[in-house]
Amino acid sequence: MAEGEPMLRFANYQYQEVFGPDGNTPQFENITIYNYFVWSHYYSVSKTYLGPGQASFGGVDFSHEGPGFVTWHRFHLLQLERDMQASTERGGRRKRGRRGSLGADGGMKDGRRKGKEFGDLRRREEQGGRRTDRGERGKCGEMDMLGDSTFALPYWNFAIGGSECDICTDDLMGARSSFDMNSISTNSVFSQWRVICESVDDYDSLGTVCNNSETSPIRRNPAGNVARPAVQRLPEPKDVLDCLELNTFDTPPYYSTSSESFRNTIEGYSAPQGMYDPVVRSLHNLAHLFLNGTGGQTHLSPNDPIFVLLHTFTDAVFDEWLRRHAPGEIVYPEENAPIGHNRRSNMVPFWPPVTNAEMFVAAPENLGYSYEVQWPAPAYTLSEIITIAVIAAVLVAAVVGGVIACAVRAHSYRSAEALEPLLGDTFRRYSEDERRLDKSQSVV
Ligand SMILES: O=C(O)c1cc2cc(O)c(O)cc2[nH]1
Repeated sequence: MAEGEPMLRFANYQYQEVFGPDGNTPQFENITIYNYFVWSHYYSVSKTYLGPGQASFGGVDFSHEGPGFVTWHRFHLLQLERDMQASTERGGRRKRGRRGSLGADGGMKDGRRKGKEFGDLRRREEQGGRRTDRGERGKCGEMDMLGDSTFALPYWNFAIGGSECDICTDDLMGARSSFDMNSISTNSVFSQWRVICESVDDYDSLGTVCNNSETSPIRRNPAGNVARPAVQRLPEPKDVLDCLELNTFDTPPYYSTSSESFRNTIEGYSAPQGMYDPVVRSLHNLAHLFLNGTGGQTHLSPNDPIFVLLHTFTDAVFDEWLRRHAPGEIVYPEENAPIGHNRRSNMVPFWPPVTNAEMFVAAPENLGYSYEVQWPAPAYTLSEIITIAVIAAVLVAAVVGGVIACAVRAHSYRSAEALEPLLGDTFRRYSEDERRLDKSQSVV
């Protein structure tokens, strides 16, 4: 890349126009790091335009409803994290990042600090960015972001049950506005965080591609979907534990209808114990729908930065599953998964190409980051409960038996003591008789 060219660019055109009017001038635009993050998710789920007068084809989703759900979102986050770490210093060794909690479940201090930096992301970009001096910023390799290769994205443990979004406060991801249930409070840095890729109907019907224009502020109304009570609550801690116990990574048809699939369960189309049920939404999907706004619509959801934290936690569960089950890439389907979701498929639209298999590895050993998560203590199985109950019953019986034995012994001891004065009298009488006898003998 020549000096002066922007670091991050995205294609704003359909295939036919992407090489420009002369067929030799690729049509790219500059974009901020965060908007690129939003755009790549939008692109991965967007329908394929089939031409005027034809309905766009919506049967392809490169990032959801297939085994690639976990690997695609893992790379999506990793790319954001690396872009945020960037500095003008070249050639520095990448250090390990620890992804800490932003919520109330521990690791708070670390996560909060990182969250603040995270909240500064778009502002920092804008200060040195294209809106103020268009074309000046972004020489290749000169993208000065945090300049900290240890920076790690925080996570939000959304599996806390209840109907409170614990990180929706003004010092974290933004409280609810007092004036509008669906907006973020003006005291939050996110209150005027604007959405791109909102005109989804135009993209589908007119064949335009999301062009990076920012429109309305993000909307969020946690637990506010009164028409759908089932998504007014967050997942429970036990849901995560149940999901982690599933042994099989994915099952045919490797889709949102898969049963007994870890992937479909963490994605949230199955009950947490693994059974597919068309009306169920759990874990990741439930957390999205709970947010009830920008973060609940697939083509828009990363516009709400809470998306990042929801997905780091989803990725933490995936990493814990990899650690517990140590599966090897062999369990990742090689074929018969939806397009883009097979083991060796490149994940769309990332460039340079990266395959699903490359992200199907334990993060601490292979990808340079790890999670600080306190997983809830595992629940006992029925047979464990029965064993514990039997042992407890035997112990109780032994203790009760022991107590009864002691009581009986004490009782017989007391009874014996009660007899003792009689014996004492007898003994006294005999000894007095003996003494009297002795005296009479001595007189004699
Ligand atoms: O309806 C769902 O299950 C649903 C909504 C939603 C939004 C989103 O951004 C996702 O990534 C997934 C998702 N699922």
